[in-house]
Amino acid sequence: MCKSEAHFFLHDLPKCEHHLHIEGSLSPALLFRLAKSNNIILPDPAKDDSFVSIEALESRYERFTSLNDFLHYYFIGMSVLITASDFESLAYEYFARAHSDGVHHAEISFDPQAHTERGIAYNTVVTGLVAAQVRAEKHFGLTSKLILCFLRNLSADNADVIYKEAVALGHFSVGTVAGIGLDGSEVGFPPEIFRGVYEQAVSAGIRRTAHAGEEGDSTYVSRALDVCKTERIDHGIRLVEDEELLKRVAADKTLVTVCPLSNVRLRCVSKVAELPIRRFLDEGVRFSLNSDDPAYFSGYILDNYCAVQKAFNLSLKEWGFIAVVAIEGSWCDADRKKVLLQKVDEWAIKYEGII
Ligand SMILES: Nc1ncnc2[nH]cnc12
Ligand SMILES: [Zn+2]
Repeated sequence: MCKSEAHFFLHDLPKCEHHLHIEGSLSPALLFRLAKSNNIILPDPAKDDSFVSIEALESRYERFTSLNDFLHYYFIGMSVLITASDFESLAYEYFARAHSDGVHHAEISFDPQAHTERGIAYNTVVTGLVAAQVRAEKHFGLTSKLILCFLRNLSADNADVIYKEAVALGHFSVGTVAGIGLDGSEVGFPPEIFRGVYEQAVSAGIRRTAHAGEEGDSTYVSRALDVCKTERIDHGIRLVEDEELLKRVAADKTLVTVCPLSNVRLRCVSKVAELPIRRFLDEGVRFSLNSDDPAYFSGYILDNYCAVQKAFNLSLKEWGFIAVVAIEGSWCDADRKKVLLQKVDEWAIKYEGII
């Protein structure tokens, strides 16, 4: 919960989260607990003393120098996840926290290849995540979807293998997995590498997003849209480098999933005020605010909302716009959207004239 009393209306604002890597919600406390119970050997303190304690690890997380520097720790962290129950604990912990921040619907990404590459079966991962989704909906009324992400530093063939496994298990057809995404190191791994798997997803009517324009320039965004036919763009902050593309994204109502605190921690910008939030609002670009890897960037979704309010002092109307487009850009069904939009109307009536 945000520490600023002034932001209570942001806690109450019905929120959707679209850009959250479930492996990035692995808190140092859970990381050490699972390392112990699963007998996982963490890096030798003689080589990297970040793993000597929770405090040391948290302090290392405050000093990421780039996306790749963060990814190094992200992949070590997730090595403690072994059983379906580990994935369930991880995801349930995230859902509980998201609920306490006022999230009503979450679309969470996972990186199956990072698990299959170290011998954990794809279905073990999904079984654990689904169990947590079921419990979260029952306990908190929080609905959720899974997004299967391909790691761009691995080959297109490797992505194809995991895609076909998900198809063979019927995960897309029954809606266990709602769509695909692309993440990991961006620069040097352009979207067109994954054209083949995205073309299959287009033909099968599977939803598509991709990280683009985080560290990579605006051509990563245009290539994700043109080649991979993505319906959303994750991060996308470098969109503003291309005026025409910015106008196209606004006109097409493409949702951009912005992650303010992540962008600061990974040094894509030096402060939240540098993000193109004002520009997006003025141009009518639809965007949602998200936490990306909250355990690594010490900020969950509400912290991100509050950081944006501190930097941009948005109006009730602007926050209402953000909440509405987040719902409309979600991959849940029309009935769920209707319920969520009603909650935003109630929120607007409650806070009219107060903020
Ligand atoms: N911010 C990010 N960018 C790319 N890949 C990621 N995987 C987890 N977080 C990521
Ligand atoms: Zn991300």
